[in-house]
Amino acid sequence: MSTASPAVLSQLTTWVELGALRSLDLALARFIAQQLPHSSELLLLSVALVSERNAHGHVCLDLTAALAAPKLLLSAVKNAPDGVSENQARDELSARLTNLSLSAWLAELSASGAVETRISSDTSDGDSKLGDTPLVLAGSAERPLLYLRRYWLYEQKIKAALNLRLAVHHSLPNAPTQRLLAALFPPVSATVAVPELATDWQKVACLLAARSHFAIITGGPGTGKTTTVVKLLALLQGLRLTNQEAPLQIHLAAPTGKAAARLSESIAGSVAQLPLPSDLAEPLRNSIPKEVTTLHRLLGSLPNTRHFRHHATNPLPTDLVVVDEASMMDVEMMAQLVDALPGHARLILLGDKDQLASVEAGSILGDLCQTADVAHYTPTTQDWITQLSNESLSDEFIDPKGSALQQATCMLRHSYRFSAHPGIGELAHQVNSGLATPASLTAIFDRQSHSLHNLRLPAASNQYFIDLAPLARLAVAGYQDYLTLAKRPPQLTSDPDANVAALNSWALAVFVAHNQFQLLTAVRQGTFGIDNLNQLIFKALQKKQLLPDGEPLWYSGRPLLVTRNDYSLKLMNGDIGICLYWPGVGLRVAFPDGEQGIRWVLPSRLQGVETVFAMTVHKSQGSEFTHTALVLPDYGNPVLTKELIYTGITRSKEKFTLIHSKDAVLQQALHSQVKRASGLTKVGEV
Ligand SMILES: Nc1ncnc2c1ncn2[C@@H]1O[C@H](COP(=O)(O)OP(=O)(O)OP(=O)(O)O)[C@@H](O)[C@H]1O
Repeated sequence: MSTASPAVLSQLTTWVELGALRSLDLALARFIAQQLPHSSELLLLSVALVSERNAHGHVCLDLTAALAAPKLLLSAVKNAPDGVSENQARDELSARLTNLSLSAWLAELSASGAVETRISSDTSDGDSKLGDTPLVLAGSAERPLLYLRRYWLYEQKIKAALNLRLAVHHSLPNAPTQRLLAALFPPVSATVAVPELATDWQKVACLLAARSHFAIITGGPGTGKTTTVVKLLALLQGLRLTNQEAPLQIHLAAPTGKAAARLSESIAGSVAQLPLPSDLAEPLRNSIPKEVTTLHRLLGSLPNTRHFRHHATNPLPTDLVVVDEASMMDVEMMAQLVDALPGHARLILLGDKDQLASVEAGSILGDLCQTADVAHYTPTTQDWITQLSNESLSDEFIDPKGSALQQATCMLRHSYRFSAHPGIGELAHQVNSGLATPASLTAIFDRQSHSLHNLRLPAASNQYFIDLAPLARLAVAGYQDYLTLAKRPPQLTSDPDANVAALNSWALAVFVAHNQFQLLTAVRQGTFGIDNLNQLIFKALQKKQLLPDGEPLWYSGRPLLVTRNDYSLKLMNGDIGICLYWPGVGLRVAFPDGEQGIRWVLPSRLQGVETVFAMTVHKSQGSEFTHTALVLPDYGNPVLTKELIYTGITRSKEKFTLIHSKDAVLQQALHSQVKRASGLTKVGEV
């Protein structure tokens, strides 16, 4: 292609105007053009595309995939319902890439002073000759990957840290391990009736993670990840105590405050119920931490920078870090975490590999768990498991060529939560399989009608729009109980202590009622976006006299989602609060404090919050509601994927409603999979 001219930059500018590219992507291309005036058009285009891919969660630009399907690039920045703007940009990009061969693209990138070529090599073996070009071309000759250097360095750091840890095996002494395992996993006669429990995967996970310096325990909702990790910690601390060694310094963390609070609650419950050998019970219970912190707090976030207090030269004072909800961890956070871990510290990731990945670039858990379904344990691993636990693994899980990562990964396969509500489990499983169709889902909805419901939105009378009235009715039915309670504050007396207690227990009851229902949506903008749905539901609730008249910003009953961590108020991104009226005093916002108490905040002190009658599926990660309703838009959108639908379904504890109007859109979502480009696939392979 020709030397850089304004042509490509003006085309990129048009794409920004069309909403297909961010200003940032254009700015980066302009910056490179200024720094390297002889940059070719193709190089500048590539820069903008890598940056655009990062915005959509990809760590890099997969050149082969880009040439094979150029129309999958330039996903909308704005959700244009008619899709016109995005399509124009995509058509123009396709035209530019049509006659380009992979070898020509590679040659032009490699010849540029902006790109360092590292195809089929990485620095995880300690190569220190790093360049300083803004871009790095890595991956393999068949699948070259173009990175912004920052992201490539993150991946290198992660690969190096995980490979080092995967090379370490802790030896577990036979007799003490068997004694502790026997106590932690007492025989349960009923389990033999459940076919997938022919193997106790929780026990296998416990053993594999106990010997590994890096391990992953993955599984769907309610498969016992928390239960298992608590038993794992008991096993590890039990072995230390038996050996008269000091207990391990353990830290528990999660990517969001909400997830950390939930894990704290369930860890405390699990530790209390742990079956333990009587001679070790008390010290063992005390040696397991119950407090879970956010990763930002653990690493010590420094105001106004991306850096943390803890890093390679000031590592965390820890022997073991457990990260829950690891599917929400992005590549930058993972790199910062492994950087801050001292070499002797173990790392354990917990999470559901099938959930939506983080909003930021990277899908660490998904990448590392690509083969978790089939396991690939070597015969040596199998023999070791059987020797210590008597658990046998069926042949389908055995592979003599299994990698080190595969020996350190365990997938839990039975949901204890959904045994009482099999419909949700069945639907989630079907969606996850990638084989679901609108018809196959309908069959499940019909069969499991007590827990599953499909609400079809009809066309409005003018035929051009969709009638949202049934959605509004469902939301009113879902929210009316908590709003009715919110309208009934306790009578306040002259006793301030009694008043606080009464207000707190009222707010707790409002939260219990609020947790009964949540409407989830796939998109942020347009008719099915947050603002429009919030407005629609607000008006429907006003009509029922459940909310005050007018257009107040603050009102009793307003449900709020915290969208930014606020450490001074101890509020975390993802926390949910409800605005309530203290009789004779005024409005205050209640937040559960995670310990069955309430923290009250003046509305004027809240900065990053939004109304949450409707919540995006992304924001709902780490939360659960008795009844969840997921609404899909009536137009296709790249965010609609099976992972999104799976995540929406699995937020439900007892009941799930799918709201949609067009089977074609549902079909598109069921067959689209989040495939994020990354180079994090060869971890643990020799
Ligand atoms: N082996 C088991 N036998 C019986 N009940 C179990 C077993 N393992 C877990 N449970 C129960 O199943 C429920 C879910 O367990 P747990 O919270 O550990 O799962 P999880 O995978 O961490 O869930 P989440 O989806 O919240 O991450 C809990 O009530 C727990 O007590």
